[in-house]
Amino acid sequence: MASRRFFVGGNWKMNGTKESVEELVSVLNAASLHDETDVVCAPPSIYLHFARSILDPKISVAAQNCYKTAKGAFTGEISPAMIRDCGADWVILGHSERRHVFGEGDELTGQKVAHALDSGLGVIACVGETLEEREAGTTEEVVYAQTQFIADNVKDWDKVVLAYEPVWAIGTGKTASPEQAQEVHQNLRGWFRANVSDDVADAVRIIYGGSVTAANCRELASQDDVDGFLVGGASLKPEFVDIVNARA
Ligand SMILES: O=C(CO)COP(=O)(O)O
Repeated sequence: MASRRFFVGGNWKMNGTKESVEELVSVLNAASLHDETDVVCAPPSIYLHFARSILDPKISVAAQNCYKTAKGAFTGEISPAMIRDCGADWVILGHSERRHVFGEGDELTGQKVAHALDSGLGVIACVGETLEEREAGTTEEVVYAQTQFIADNVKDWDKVVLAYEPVWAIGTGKTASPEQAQEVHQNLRGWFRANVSDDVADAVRIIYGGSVTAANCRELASQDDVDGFLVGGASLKPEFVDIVNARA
């Protein structure tokens, strides 16, 4: 197994207040987080600057979404330039809630990936199948197609982490089993080998998201092709520290 740095992101989604952000940040700042793990917190955009200003610098900050251009008449949107201006280094793109709640497709997601990377942000790019797609046996077809749209817009893979988040496992308490996660991650790595390069296949971090908790993270983290997590609900709680340290 190539040595890939473990990567754990906390996607706070549309949760929190200034007070709860302060409380969570004080827990994270005081915690002993494994040195060999990249830790990234993704607060709602309105708290990006605030979270960045109080988080320990060893914890990175991500936005949860952005638009595909630097500025202009796009009411309600934020740009990668603004995210960087708030001190954040990463953006989550293609999250299933953007795809399924807000109807954002592969093409727009790809354009956002290209612009975010051009603007100097790192990208956590998300893919994942719905329950119907899994039951129809099309998981690989779906995640390969989503990954292709992302790959078409990436020149430098060092700045990209791929998050496999099966839609049926997000916020449902139904985690993919370690074997199910490993199977898709291994297949995705094979896709990179066949369609991008051996070097990228060996180096790209493929992280898992979907009902990750302190109780299930260690077994998932022990899988060869699981290089970290994108955590929703549990990232709002002190147990996020245990998930960060799942490989420690
Ligand atoms: O969507 C997710 C992270 O981006 C996962 O959310 P949950 O951990 O709440 O299932």
